[in-house]
Amino acid sequence: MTTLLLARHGLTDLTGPVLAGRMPGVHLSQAGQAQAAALAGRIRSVRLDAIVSSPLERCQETAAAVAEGRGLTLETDERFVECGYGDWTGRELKELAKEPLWGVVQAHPSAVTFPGGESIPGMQARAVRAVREWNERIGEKGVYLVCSHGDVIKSIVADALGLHLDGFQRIAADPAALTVIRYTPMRPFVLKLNDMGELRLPEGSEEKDGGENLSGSDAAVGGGSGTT
Ligand SMILES: O=C(O)[C@@H](CO)OP(=O)(O)O
Repeated sequence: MTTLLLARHGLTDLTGPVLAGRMPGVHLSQAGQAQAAALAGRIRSVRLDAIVSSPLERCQETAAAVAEGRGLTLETDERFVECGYGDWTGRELKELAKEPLWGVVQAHPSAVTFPGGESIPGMQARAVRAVREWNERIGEKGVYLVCSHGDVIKSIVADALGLHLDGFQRIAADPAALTVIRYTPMRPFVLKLNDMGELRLPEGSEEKDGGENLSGSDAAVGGGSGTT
C-alpha cells in the first residue's frame, strides 16, 4: 500500500494566461514561492521516503521547498514533465481557445495529439508507468511526493479512478494543491483530491484499508471508519 502525494507546482507569472508547457526559465512567482512554502508546512508532519519532481524549474522549486530540512535528495524523473504541447507552447490560452483542436481537448482528449507535440494518451501512459515504477521502488509501506503539472496530475488521477481519459477535464489540479492516492494490489484509493488543507497521515496509516477486517485492497462497504 504505497501512498503517493501528488503536488502541482505553485504559481508562475504565466500560469493562467499562457500555456507555459516545457518552456525553459519559468520560475515560481512570489505568490508561487509563498504557496510552495505553505505546501511544505501543510505536510510537515507527514513522513516522506522520497521527493520526486518534473525537471522544469517551477516544479523543482516547489519540491525543493518541501524537501528543505528533511534530509532527502530531490529526485528528478523526466516522465513527470509537462505535456509536450508542441506548437501550442508559449501561446495565450484565450488565443488557443479559438483553435479547432481546443474543443477536442475539452471533449475528447483521448484523441488529441498536440501539433508538433505529444498525445494526451502518451502523456498519461508515461506518467502512470513512472508512478507504478516508483511504487515498486518505494515499497508497500512507503510514502512519497511527486511534484508535477496540471494535466499530468489529472491523467494520473483519471487512471487511479478508473476513469476514461475523455473524463479527465472533470478533475481539478490547482497550483500547490495536493492529491493523495494509496495504491493497493487490487486497486488505488483516491484519498484526497485537489486539497489545500493540512495533511495528516498518522504513522501506520498505510496499514489501513478502506475499513475494518478487510484485506488491504478491499473497500469498506458503506465507507468504513476512515482510510487515514
Ligand atoms: O496550466 C498551465 O498553464 C500549464 C502550463 O504548462 O500547466 P502547469 O502550470 O501545471 O505546468
